[in-house]
Amino acid sequence: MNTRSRTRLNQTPEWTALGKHREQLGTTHLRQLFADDPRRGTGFTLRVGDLHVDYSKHLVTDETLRLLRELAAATGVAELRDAMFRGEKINTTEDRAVLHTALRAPRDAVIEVDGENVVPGVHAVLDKMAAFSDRVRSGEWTGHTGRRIKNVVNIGIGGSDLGPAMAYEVLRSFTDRELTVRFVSNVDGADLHEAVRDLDPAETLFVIASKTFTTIETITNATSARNWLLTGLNAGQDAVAKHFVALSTNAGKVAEFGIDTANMFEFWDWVGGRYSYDSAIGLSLMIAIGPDRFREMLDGFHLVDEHFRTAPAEENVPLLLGLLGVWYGAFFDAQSHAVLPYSHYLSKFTAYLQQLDMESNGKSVDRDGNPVDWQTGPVVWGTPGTNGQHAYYQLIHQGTKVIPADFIGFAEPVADLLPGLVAQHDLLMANFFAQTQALAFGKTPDEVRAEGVAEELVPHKTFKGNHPTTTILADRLTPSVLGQLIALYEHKVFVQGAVWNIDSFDQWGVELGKVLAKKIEPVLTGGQGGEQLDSSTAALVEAYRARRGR
Ligand SMILES: O=P(O)(O)OC[C@H]1O[C@](O)(CO)[C@@H](O)[C@@H]1O
Repeated sequence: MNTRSRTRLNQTPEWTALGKHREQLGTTHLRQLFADDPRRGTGFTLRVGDLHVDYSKHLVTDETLRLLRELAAATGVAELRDAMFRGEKINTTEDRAVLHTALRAPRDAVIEVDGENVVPGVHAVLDKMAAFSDRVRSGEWTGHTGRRIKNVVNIGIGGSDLGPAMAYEVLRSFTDRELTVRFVSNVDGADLHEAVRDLDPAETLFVIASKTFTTIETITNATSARNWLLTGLNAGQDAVAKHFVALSTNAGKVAEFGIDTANMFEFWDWVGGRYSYDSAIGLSLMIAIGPDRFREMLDGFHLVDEHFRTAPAEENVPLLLGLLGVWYGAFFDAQSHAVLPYSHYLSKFTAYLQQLDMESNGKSVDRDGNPVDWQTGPVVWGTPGTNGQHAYYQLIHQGTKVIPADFIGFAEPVADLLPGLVAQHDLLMANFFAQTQALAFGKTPDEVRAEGVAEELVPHKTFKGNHPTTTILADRLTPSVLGQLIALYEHKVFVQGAVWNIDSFDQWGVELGKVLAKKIEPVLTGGQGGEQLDSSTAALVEAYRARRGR
């Protein structure tokens, strides 16, 4: 999409208007905004699917939101969104369509890339995944020695790991508890070691997940896993077929590795790695939760896709959340964004979002290659509450940084919690509600004094408040709700990339390190190339080699 004729973001009248509005807003406190509008707590809320989204504790007024929507209109967010859904090649630096939304489209949808409807192919792979998952889950698929598969080890990295690993944790209460499912990503041999050391190779299935099937970490771990298997089984290459399947776009490389392409589950170059866990990359998850739950999850994604595509700007939740992030980055100098789930099952959720958001929007040139002179993607971070409360919340409450935060919670605990533990849910959720309240409204010096606090301690015990948060509340954490949440964040990231005029779907920034590692590796084992290193790296490599006796 050519954006050369587009006015630079910070030279648009809409940006200027927002800047002026920000000055007028000054230090207006949330206390004031709530006092001015007694219905703010119910009025500043939206719903999408099962998600109740409260944005009342943001440093915005109706006027702010109107100006932000005008910025979205001026920067062509809706046009780019429609182009994405139509299958146009909006990932210009890689000349690719961006169609993760096709992965959850219904069977009768028609979405074309280069004149070909991709939806039948999507469903053919989903059906093949379902048939395979059923065979593994029922015990019909056996290993080389005829034993039932009891362990599934997913080997992948980045988008080929974070999504299924996160979703497996989130949906643990929906998994077949008889199956052991583990995820290996790190090229540190310790990762594979810990994953397989107590497993019986005769009962273990390796799922090798790699879009390109060239990623060095994954191919190295997959090769080591194959050696472990063949040694453990005391078998030849023919044992691989019953213990290895591949998830990839690259049939040639899969065959080269020795995996029968009949056991390959395909996806396509229009699925970005970080947008791929609802494709074949979700196979380990599907084996764990079963095809029906997986399809429920896809329906959840689709529900939010349709909302994003069709809801008017005033009601469009991903649009709103994306614009709020633009607002804080540009006009409050917010550098980071915290995602704080109040569910233990969401323990890997923020790590997943880190790749989704930071690999997508960690860019500093616009889509035409010009340097941007506005903030782009934030540092995304966070861990589940209430653990964070006893670690870093101090800085959010009383530090010097502006950190917008998302709080995600559920009205009901997951279904299979031990009965004695269900009562703890109220305490968890009391913390959930208390934190956003404290962050928004704080505690004034007078309130502190009224508690009889000694004057010299008053500044220390004062909370200035005015920290912006979004609260996302759902009834229960189900496969559908997980799909809804992920699609919500995917489209939020999309909105921000569109406003900032960056390509959210490439990731050139990860390449240089890979190239340099390839050059350094032989030097570590005594090969050539050390003389080309800078003096710092050369000295570090030398120290490493000395330690390893080389
Ligand atoms: O699935 P692959 O091709 O092994 O790539 C893994 C990951 O590597 C990256 O390309 C970054 O290095 C991610 O975008 C991707 O998710």
